Amino acid sequence: MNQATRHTHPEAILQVLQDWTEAQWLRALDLSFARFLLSLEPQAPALLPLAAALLAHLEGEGHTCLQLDLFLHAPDRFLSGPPELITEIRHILAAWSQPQQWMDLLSTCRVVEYIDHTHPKIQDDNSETPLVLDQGCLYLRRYWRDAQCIARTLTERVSHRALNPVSAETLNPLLTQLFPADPSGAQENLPWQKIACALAMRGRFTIITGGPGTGKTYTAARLMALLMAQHNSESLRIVLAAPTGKAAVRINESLHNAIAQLPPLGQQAKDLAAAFARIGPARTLHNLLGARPGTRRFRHDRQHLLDLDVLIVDEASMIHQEMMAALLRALPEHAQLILLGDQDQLASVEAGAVLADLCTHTGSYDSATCTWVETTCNCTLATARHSSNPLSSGVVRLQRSHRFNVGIGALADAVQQGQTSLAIQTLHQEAVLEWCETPEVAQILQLADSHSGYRPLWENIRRAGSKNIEEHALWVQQILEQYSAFRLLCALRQGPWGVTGINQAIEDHLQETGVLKTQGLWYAGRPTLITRNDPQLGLSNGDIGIALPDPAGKLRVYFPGNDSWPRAILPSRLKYSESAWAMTVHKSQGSEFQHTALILPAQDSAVIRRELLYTAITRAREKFSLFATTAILEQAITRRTLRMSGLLSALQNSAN
Ligand SMILES: Nc1ncnc2c1ncn2[C@@H]1O[C@H](COP(=O)(O)OP(=O)(O)OP(=O)(O)O)[C@@H](O)[C@H]1O
Repeated sequence: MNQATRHTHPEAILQVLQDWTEAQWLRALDLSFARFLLSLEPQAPALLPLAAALLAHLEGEGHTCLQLDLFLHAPDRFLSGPPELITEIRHILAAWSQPQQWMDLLSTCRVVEYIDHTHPKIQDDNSETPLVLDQGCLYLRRYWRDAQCIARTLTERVSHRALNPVSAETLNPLLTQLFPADPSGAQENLPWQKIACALAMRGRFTIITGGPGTGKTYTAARLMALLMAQHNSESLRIVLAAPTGKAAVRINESLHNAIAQLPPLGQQAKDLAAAFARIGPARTLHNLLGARPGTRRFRHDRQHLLDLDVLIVDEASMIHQEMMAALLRALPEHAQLILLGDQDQLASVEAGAVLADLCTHTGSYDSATCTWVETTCNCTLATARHSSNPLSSGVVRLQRSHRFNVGIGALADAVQQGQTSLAIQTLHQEAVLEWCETPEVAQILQLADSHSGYRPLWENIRRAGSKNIEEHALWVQQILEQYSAFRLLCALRQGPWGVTGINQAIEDHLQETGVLKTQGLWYAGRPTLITRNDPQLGLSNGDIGIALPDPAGKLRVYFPGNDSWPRAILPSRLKYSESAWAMTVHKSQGSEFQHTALILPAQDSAVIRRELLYTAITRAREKFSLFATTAILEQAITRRTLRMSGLLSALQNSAN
């Protein structure tokens, strides 16, 4: 078959897709989807199976649609694979290199619904075409439906006021009390935390974004106090949630600390502690929505709304598009939704980059919002005539870090802004930053076996616990805390520089040096990462425990528990777990360590990106070590995640 025939016959394209599947570049699922569409429409143009397979493949890479102009302009930005395969794809795509060609060909297909905005019709939610073509984006239908739902619901929410709005006169003194001027004078140009509270008290949708330590939780605690002071705190139903179990535990801890430091707020002061206690701990979004095992459905939906008035969700950068849509469907119309998160962190594992999309082109406020801020916060925001993001007036970016060590903060800023030479200079200058530019596994082991690594933990584990139950619990608690002080993070899972290689190297080192006896899967001291949710045991994917002897000498895995009393589980009951001396940056999201070390591989890989580096750096509280060559570091800072998503254009559309 000559090349021209290969490009114009659907069957021939299927053969090419088959070859790519055998080369393990496409998933079998991607090929099946292309075949399925062709079986529904055998006369379709050859572009259809190609577009379908690429779309399905890109969904697996985190994109929620195929943005024709972006993709066709530079397909290499979105496709990673062996060079010869990418060349072949480029060659085939050359036959359809113009977005208009795709629009013309695909809009004639019966399996594609073309949304014509010049002749809008009532959208038919029951339309069954598997693909949708909308504003130059090709979607799998469910992703299109979710993007529409998010855009429509949030645009409505941001324009609605809270059900029982507080007056500016009442709010102003309360905000002054909660956010006094910094006596050191180290103020931002605008009091963003105070502004965030003022906006969240007024509206039904607010995003409070900002890097680590910028006070998102600090602000959320004050917001909760304001809500309780304003409403009848006994009947106001505030719910806290997070995308993962670990993030839920963390928001509980940090809110608890923030609440303990709250100044008394008017007459309600004495009731606040009791009111906070009534709210109960944060839940995972899956649990809140009532996930139905084995399905994509939830118990709560449009017909079965959540029973709450205010929902605060932390670590919102981890929420994927499908989850956000499910959450919005289940949220009662009157409820106030507040999302907390860092838009610069890694996007969700599953498709979408919702928080980053929602925070695009923000920082400008309509005149009503500016007036509200002026009367409640006594400060002036610049009024924007027009923002291309209708949510702009509901988004506040906190800017000043209150926690960071200055050196770590400077490095995170340089990376986030893509300033490679500044990042390199900072790495050389700051005492809290350590950079090994010619990494070898021996150096990683040396760090792990040092006092700023795992050495204090290993020594304590060797000491073995007491037979006295209370002393033993204290020892376990101490070990869990020591383990949390240091962490090795890897960009990759597999290979000598990945999680599996580094974990193995550490276990071999422990065995060889005799520090711990690490034969077999289970040994005393093994940090254990749970890799699947286990509702029966009450464990979530991402939870970490440590295997240690119990007071009777029997090995158990201890997990941090409530009331500082660790929970013990028999190793044999943990079916899905792995060692966790090293973990991926993805798994570390939502956690912080005094000392964090990041290991980047010697060979470049598509996963090494700016967001990954930024996320790893911002896990460190006091010290950050980097194992990476200059070339890989430069690559990491330069390469950005670009997820194709139609959410922003759906938002703009829903505002018109
Ligand atoms: N305005 C402020 N004045 C004084 N201390 C503050 C202020 N804002 C935040 N802090 C302190 O800074 C630290 C970090 O704040 P917080 O935990 O709220 O940040 P965060 O943005 O939620 O961080 P993360 O992203 O890591 O969850 C806390 O100890 C908090 O008490």
